Amino acid sequence: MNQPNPVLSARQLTRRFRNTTTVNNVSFDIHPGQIVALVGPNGAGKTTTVKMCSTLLAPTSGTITVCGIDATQRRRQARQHISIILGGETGFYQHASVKDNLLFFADVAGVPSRSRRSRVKDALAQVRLTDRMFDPVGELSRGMKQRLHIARGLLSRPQVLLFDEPTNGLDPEISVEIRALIRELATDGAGVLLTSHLLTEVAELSDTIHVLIDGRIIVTGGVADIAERAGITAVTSFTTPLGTEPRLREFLATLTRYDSIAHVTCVRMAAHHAGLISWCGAPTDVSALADAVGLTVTDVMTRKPNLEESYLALVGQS
Ligand SMILES: Nc1ncnc2c1ncn2[C@@H]1O[C@H](COP(=O)(O)OP(=O)(O)OP(=O)(O)O)[C@@H](O)[C@H]1O
Repeated sequence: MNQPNPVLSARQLTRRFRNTTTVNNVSFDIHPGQIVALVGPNGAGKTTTVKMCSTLLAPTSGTITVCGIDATQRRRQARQHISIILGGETGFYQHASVKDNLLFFADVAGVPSRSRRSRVKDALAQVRLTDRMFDPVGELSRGMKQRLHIARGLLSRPQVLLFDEPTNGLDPEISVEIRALIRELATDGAGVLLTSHLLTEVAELSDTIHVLIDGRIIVTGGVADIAERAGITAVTSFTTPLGTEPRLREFLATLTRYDSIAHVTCVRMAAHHAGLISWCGAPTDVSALADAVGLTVTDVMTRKPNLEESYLALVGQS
């Protein structure tokens, strides 16, 4: 089956600020229904990339095509198909109602006056805020305000949705709600680009992950691709009882001899020590290795590396 045309296509995007190249030759596509994530350390160029995709910031070179429109040449036309969802406590008239705020922003977004009411109604239904439409925005909870930001972004019926840290500062239960909403919007056909420092969020939501370091995409794919690029084959977790520190230290020291081990971490928990071994070769029997130094390890489990473990290994190497 042929894949549909991308709703956004970035090609060799580069952005320089004075003498610094913040985004360097970045290319990617977003297809309808696809959630694409940009992850990377602070200052890697994620927000700059999102801003260029939103047309808020012009690239120094490279192109962005949105629904077949060259967004660098025909910014206004391209913008009709994109929404950037910023979130936060501000951005609305706090004393005006939810509905009046959205009617105003529908006008700003260029929605024809005859369609405004139905667009507001539909956007409120999509984010499940219909029952709060007559309330002042200032009376909404943090999570409702976040949903209102998303409703505002939906007024123009965009095919591309850009989220920069969509759950930043939100309670865990509100974050779950926002993630479910982002997934629904993609299922309904929008192409989504998101940035997030929450790697569990990225792993849960994204179809494709781009790891950006120093302005360059260094790996693209899923968790397994990132683990492979980082050279991490598996992870073994284990616990040891408190009071075993000398033996545990001895054990960890012996592990540095093994070429198949990339990294060892051990933290003191309330009732035990929790250890984690990242393998870069074939995993070995950790219980046997521990036995050899007279240490008893329990809860030994070897599994595939998760996004956080793979990413940290990758970023640590760069
Ligand atoms: N308008 C600007 N003028 C000068 N430098 C800028 C400008 N905007 C961004 N930068 C610089 O570009 C670099 C990348 O910033 P950007 O916000 O894109 O990174 P990021 O990956 O989103 O980081 P974070 O995870 O901290 O949000 C930073 O060093 C930043 O200071």
